[in-house]
Amino acid sequence: MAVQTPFYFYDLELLENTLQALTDAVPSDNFKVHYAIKANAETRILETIRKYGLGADCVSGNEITKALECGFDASEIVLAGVGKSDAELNTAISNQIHSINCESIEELEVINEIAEQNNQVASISFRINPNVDAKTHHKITTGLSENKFGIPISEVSRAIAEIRKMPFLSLSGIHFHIGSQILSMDPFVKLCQQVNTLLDEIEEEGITLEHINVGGGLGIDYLNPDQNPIPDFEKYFAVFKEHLNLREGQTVHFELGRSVVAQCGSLITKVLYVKKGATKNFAIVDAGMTELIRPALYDSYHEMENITADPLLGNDNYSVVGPICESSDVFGELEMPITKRNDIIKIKSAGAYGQVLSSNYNLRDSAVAYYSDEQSLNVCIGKEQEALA
Ligand SMILES: Cc1ncc(COP(=O)(O)O)c(C=O)c1O
Ligand SMILES: N[C@@H](CCCC[NH3+])C(=O)O
Repeated sequence: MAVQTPFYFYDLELLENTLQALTDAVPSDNFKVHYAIKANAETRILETIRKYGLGADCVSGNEITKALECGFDASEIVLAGVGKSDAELNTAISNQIHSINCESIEELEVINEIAEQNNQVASISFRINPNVDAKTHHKITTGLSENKFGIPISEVSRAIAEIRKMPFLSLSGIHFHIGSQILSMDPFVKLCQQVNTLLDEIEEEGITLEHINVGGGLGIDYLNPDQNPIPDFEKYFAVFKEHLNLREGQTVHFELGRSVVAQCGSLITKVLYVKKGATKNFAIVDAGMTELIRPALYDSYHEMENITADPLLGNDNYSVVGPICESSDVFGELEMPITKRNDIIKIKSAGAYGQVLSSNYNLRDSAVAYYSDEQSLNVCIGKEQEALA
């Protein structure tokens, strides 16, 4: 069958290998991983992740509904978000999810009211802004004082005083998330130190928490996706095992997104034109920032490969650009084999924050997905270098 480009291609074998590596690396029963659905909310991806026993970290009412539809148990779903609507809180409370990560003292009052309307006691974690620099791209840093997320660490005592007055809320944990695409373990060590100090303070208030949620953020190797497709989960979990001073019976929660799904997805696109510009060659492809916005939004690097070129023809330099009427619609500049109309380019490491961030700008069609085990896809992109159509 001829497959229309552009499309997302998901390698389910790599996804399963990644999930296996992750589950094997979990050091003890009190470490529980919730998958951050915002990274990729495709049904087949969620169902595969669910098979490995991960919970779900959601940031909207619709993500909660999707998680439930894909088989995640409400008791394994958490909700964060700096601006949850009343309807979203109602979805969380009426489904009795594991915990709502509350991001402000102002929000506590609203959750208390909605819990009362549901005649329930809602389980709350405080999302705390620890003022730890994740040393990642500034647009995906979330744990600095200047960021909008969480309750300032200096306000925690006041938050505790407030929650004590609210009969329909029960404080079960604390939550942090310092940012995304973090490759050095140092910020996570600093986070652990902040958590330990705070645990002492909270204990002095006579409160023992059930869980400490340290968020997600583990990065992937965008530079060498083929050589290094699975992140070092062992090294990551070891940081928390070594540096967190947990109390008896406490559970550590993680909310990993990118590290689970980024490498299993690629964006497959066809070359429409190769144009000689005044200063460079443009390979104009049929995917654009509407399918993958990361390069335009964060100057992100994604490795690209012309999977149909004839390597014997030699190489040239190209700026690979999309058809969208924005100058930032550029996937990158690279040297690749001589490229011609109808060649197929694979844009790698696109499984996280790729398809979910796609848009219909310029009234483009919605991005579609194919999976490595689908009969309809009679070529396995990247494994057999065959033309699609
Ligand atoms: C609250 C929260 N948890 C988890 C994640 C997932 O992060 P990552 O995909 O970097 O693991 C995010 C996104 O950065 C987030 O905002
Ligand atoms: N969308 C970002 C990550 C945001 C993480 C969500 N807080 C990216 O592609 O890198």
